[in-house]
Amino acid sequence: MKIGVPREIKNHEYRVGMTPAAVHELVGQGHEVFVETHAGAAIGFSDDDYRQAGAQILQAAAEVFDAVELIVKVKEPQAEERARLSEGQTLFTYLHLAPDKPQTDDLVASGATCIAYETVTDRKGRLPLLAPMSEVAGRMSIQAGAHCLERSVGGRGVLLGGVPGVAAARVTIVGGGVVGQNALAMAVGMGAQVTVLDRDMDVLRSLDHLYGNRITTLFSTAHTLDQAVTESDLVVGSVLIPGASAPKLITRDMIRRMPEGSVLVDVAIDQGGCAETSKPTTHADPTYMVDGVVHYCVANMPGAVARTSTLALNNVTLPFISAIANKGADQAMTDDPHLLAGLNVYDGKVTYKEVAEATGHPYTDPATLLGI
Ligand SMILES: NC(=O)C1=CN([C@@H]2O[C@H](COP(=O)(O)OP(=O)(O)OC[C@H]3O[C@@H](n4cnc5c(N)ncnc54)[C@H](O)[C@@H]3O)[C@@H](O)[C@H]2O)C=CC1
Ligand SMILES: CC(=O)C(=O)O
Ligand SMILES: [Mg+2]
Repeated sequence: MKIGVPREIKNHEYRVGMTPAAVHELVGQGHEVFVETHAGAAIGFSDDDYRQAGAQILQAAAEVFDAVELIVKVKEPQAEERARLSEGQTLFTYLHLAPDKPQTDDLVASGATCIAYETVTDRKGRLPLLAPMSEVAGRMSIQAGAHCLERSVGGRGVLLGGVPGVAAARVTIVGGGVVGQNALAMAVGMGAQVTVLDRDMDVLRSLDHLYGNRITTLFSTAHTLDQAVTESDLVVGSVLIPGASAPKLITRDMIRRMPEGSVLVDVAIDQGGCAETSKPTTHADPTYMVDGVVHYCVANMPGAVARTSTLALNNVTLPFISAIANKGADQAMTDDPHLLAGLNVYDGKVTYKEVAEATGHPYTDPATLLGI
């Protein structure tokens, strides 16, 4: 199969869809890989590295899109990339369609097969292609939050761990999944006083088992959330209902009652954000203020540590890229219900229920479409 890797064009996005090592593996399986020039240059993967791995280097994104059947990216296609997609092509990348109707409309119009990393599942019902980036973003959320708490960026001038004789900062993590657990490990490591809320008692039990009375776990209700958020120096938003727009759990009124200079890092912003006051920002201009609260809502946080993130992402995407290339997308999805769970748009139809509901498109069952 002909596989294309365009250079990412989202603001300050330095990750790349395939490393030279991944290219080497696919070429070894008999496939042709076309990489846009400088696609990995920012993180130390030169065009020569890709050539040595067996790729052909093309000079423009348009050439890559025109040459291939399978496009492997990192971030959701931007408008100019969407315009280049065509019927018969497969797009394999993060999509986050529920809060993004314009993108959904364009992908439907393209006729392409669009498989979203973030809804591919595994045998335990987890999201294996989201997990490594959630690990990165969860860890980053605390360093971003700690920075935002500095007075010069609008924060209240609080050090997460405090010092002897001065209390540590209070950190609330809303959602104890992969982002939440990684944020928790960093926050505890930095000496903060941490509360985690979740609606899944098994999540809370396992965190209690791991950290004991070093942390507080709370079952998430409007009441417990209100109390924890409004008493916090730093809130990390890390809830997820797979594929769906994030629930707006943190209200404008809660934000108003947070201390002046406190911080919200809304990691769930890629699914629309879990605060009423959240809107996506970029690494170029990551924060804004609402009612005295610093909001950090960068939708591609792992792009800042793009080398680590690219390597971590390729570790998990490579087997799926191989399966699609070796069998074709339809057969690969027919053989693997977990890859099929990633199918969001196929042949002009929305095939993921939560995306259809959020964007007003009719839902079509993917298994029926593929004749499974
Ligand atoms: N901004 C960025 O750059 C990145 C954003 N993300 C996003 O972070 C979010 C979280 O991802 P993961 O941790 O991997 O998901 P996850 O599925 O591992 O964890 C989500 C948790 O939220 C909990 N939850 C659901 N409803 C809740 C409620 N009402 N109250 C409290 N908890 C609730 C679930 O029980 C689950 O434990 C996703 O939207 C993901 O796409 C992930 C990576 C990078
Ligand atoms: C998951 C996601 O949105 C990211 O890695 O950028
Ligand atoms: Mg206030």
